[in-house]
Amino acid sequence: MAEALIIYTSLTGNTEACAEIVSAQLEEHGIDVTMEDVMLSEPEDFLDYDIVLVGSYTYGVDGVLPDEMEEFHEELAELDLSGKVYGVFGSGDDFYPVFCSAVDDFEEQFEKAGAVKGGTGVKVNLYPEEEDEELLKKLADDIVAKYEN
Ligand SMILES: Cc1cc2nc3c(=O)[nH]c(=O)nc-3n(C[C@H](O)[C@H](O)[C@H](O)COP(=O)(O)O)c2cc1C
Repeated sequence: MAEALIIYTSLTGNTEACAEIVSAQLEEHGIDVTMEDVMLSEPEDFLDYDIVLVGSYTYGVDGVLPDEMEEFHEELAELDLSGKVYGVFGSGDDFYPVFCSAVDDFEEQFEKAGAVKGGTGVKVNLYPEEEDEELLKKLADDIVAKYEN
């Protein structure tokens, strides 16, 4: 059975809610999913999985990574994740001029690490509403399709 690891950070629960939606949808496809808080993780943890995901909110008013994500983000690009399928999602607030840039920042690192993009990164405004839920489920579906091909 394919195994997926979702590493996430969430201050007020919005990104965590997104992670739970993605996790449940992956499980629908028979994927064995582990969710880990970034505070208890390191990028090397991804090496043991087939499908690798990051979920992060965006901070700093003009779109910076949360403090707890900075080192993880830096080290991620140094890994060899070739052969693995990745996905990124995150919550932000479209009140800010730079919306959900953490999603782009992590996609860039996964590309540097040689992972294959499984689907379009999902940027959620605050808590995931119905349409966000659809996009998050689609991300999971697309990742599985990419993994199986
Ligand atoms: C001080 C501060 C700065 C923020 N800066 C941004 C930002 O630049 N861009 C953005 O999209 N969201 C920004 N946000 C919004 C958070 O990313 C948003 O509230 C998100 O839903 C939090 O996710 P969480 O519930 O998983 O912690 C900021 C929030 C705070 C409190």
